[in-house]
Amino acid sequence: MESSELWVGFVGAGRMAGGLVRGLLQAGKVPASNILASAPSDKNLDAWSGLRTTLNLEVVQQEHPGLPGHQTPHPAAVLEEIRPAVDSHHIVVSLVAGVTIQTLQRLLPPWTKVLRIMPNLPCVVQAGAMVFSRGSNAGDDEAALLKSLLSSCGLCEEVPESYIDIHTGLSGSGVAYVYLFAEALAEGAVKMGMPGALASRIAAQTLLGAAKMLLETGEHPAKLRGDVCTPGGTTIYALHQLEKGALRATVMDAVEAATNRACDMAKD
Ligand SMILES: NC(=O)C1=CN([C@@H]2O[C@H](COP(=O)(O)OP(=O)(O)OC[C@H]3O[C@@H](n4cnc5c(N)ncnc54)[C@H](O)[C@@H]3O)[C@@H](O)[C@H]2O)C=CC1
Ligand SMILES: O=C(O)[C@@H]1CCC=N1
Repeated sequence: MESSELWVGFVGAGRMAGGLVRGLLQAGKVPASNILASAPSDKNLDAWSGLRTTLNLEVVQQEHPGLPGHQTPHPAAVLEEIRPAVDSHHIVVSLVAGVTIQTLQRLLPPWTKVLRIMPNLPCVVQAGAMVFSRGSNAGDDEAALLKSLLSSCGLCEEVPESYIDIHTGLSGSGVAYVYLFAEALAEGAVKMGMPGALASRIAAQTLLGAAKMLLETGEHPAKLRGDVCTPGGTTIYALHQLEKGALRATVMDAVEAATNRACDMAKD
């Protein structure tokens, strides 16, 4: 499908939808004129200036085939609202944490093509990490279309649905743990006398460089960590402190807590 024929609608104009839109626009995947978003009131739509914004139902009632992306904290109410307008041209994509494909399919007409994704916020800078799974009516064409769109916002892989909550704990939420770590790194440097802005920039570049090496070398992180440790040098003294603070176990607990919360949200 030509990008000019594709319409992308977001039910809910929040931060994650905004992130995906910025990624898609930067990659030139969809023209701004074909993007539509809705919100319960105008007050949330300021950040969407230049894009068309409207009411929930209208996002789905556009005349062209579309790809409504659905993202809101109230999935059942919203799905009930848009249900009458969903037709066989639509591909309904949910990015709501914890809401299963089974729930989406139950709340939409039985033939609806449903895809479930879990993105993360770095989609804004086209460095996101995303996974998706397909519902029973979504075929290879729908999966390929979604993958081609999302790949413009970063890494995108199809996975069994059971991995989606885990990805939420690892990466959807994981971005926040990394920011916390970046903040802590910079604050350590500030404590030792470096100006905050410089410390923040260096912390960010340190994370970027470490992540790039991890991806590009394909090495296990333990190997790369070992390469930094000069015997008797600075790093091993610092790592000893981090181990005493149980950094590794705490981060594992964090991933587990977020994954379990995503599973629990399916029952809310
Ligand atoms: N923020 C993130 O990094 C990520 C968020 N998500 C998912 O994205 C969804 C939204 O999260 P955020 O963007 O963080 O929240 P947000 O609070 O920025 O956005 C939610 C948006 O939904 C709108 N909304 C609420 N009720 C609505 C309704 N009845 N009809 C239409 N719009 C309605 C709100 O006005 C708001 O703009 C959640 O389901 C979350 O699980 C997924 C991955 C990452
Ligand atoms: O905090 C949340 O629930 C959402 C899902 C992943 C990131 N933000």
